[in-house]
Amino acid sequence: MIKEDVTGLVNKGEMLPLMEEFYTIQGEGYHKGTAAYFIRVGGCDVGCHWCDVKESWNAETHPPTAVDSIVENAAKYSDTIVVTGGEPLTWNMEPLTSRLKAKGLKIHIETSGAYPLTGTWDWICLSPKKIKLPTGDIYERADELKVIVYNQHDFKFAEEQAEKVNKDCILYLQPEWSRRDKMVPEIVDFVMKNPKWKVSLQTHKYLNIP
Ligand SMILES: C[S@@+](CC[C@H](N)C(=O)[O-])C[C@H]1O[C@@H](n2cnc3c(N)ncnc32)[C@H](O)[C@@H]1O
Ligand SMILES: Nc1nc2[nH]cc(C(=O)O)c2c(=O)[nH]1
Ligand code: SF4
Ligand SMILES: [Mg+2]
Repeated sequence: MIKEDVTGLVNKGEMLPLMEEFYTIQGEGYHKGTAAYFIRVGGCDVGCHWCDVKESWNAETHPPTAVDSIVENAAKYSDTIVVTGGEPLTWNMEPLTSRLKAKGLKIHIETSGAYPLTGTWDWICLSPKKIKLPTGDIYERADELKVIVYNQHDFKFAEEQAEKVNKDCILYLQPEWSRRDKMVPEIVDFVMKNPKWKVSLQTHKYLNIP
């Protein structure tokens, strides 16, 4: 296919820069412990300095892949699909999610919310970032809010973000991985004092799975 055609299909969300796909256990948040197939889409310009998948950022380094083939493959593994990245909302998620839905799969997203919400989702995990705040109606639509705690200021940020979400949204604080020894005791203390919050850990990293 010629380059312009590929670009056109990526712009429509009919093709996506696919970084990796893997069947694993959801490690984080409300669905932790549940087997799921992960689709990691490349491309993110948010720039979190502690991001644990910086290799995802440059979309050019990930092959444009037809969503039909992504869906065909995913359906073989699991009835629960987690779309992550990179920042999946960089792209139009409508073609991917409508075809996953047509297969009867449950579709979850991990997103910073930095770009408008596209696609149809059974579960939305919103992990807002100070450097590029969520946009549009995602606060109303989020099922869980997962704030990463790197330092003390992140507790204040978490409370500000919690003011914006819908009343059913489940609130999580997750330690930034490299700072976990320092921040876990602070998170534990905070959650005991503010029990509307829950702790989320990156349990897959303790299990040594993807
Ligand atoms: C890599 S991001 C991809 C999805 C989307 N860009 C986002 O940030 O939500 C997946 C999840 O991992 C979290 N995360 C990334 N790096 C982390 C780290 N070093 N420690 C803890 N959580 C991290 C993000 O906040 C997000 O909830
Ligand atoms: N097992 C596992 N669970 C996860 N939950 C969110 C992840 C992500 O990178 O979006 C992730 C991941 O990378 N692996
Ligand atoms: S928004 Fe997500 S993928 Fe992008 S830099 Fe931050 S954690 Fe990494
Ligand atoms: Mg991860």
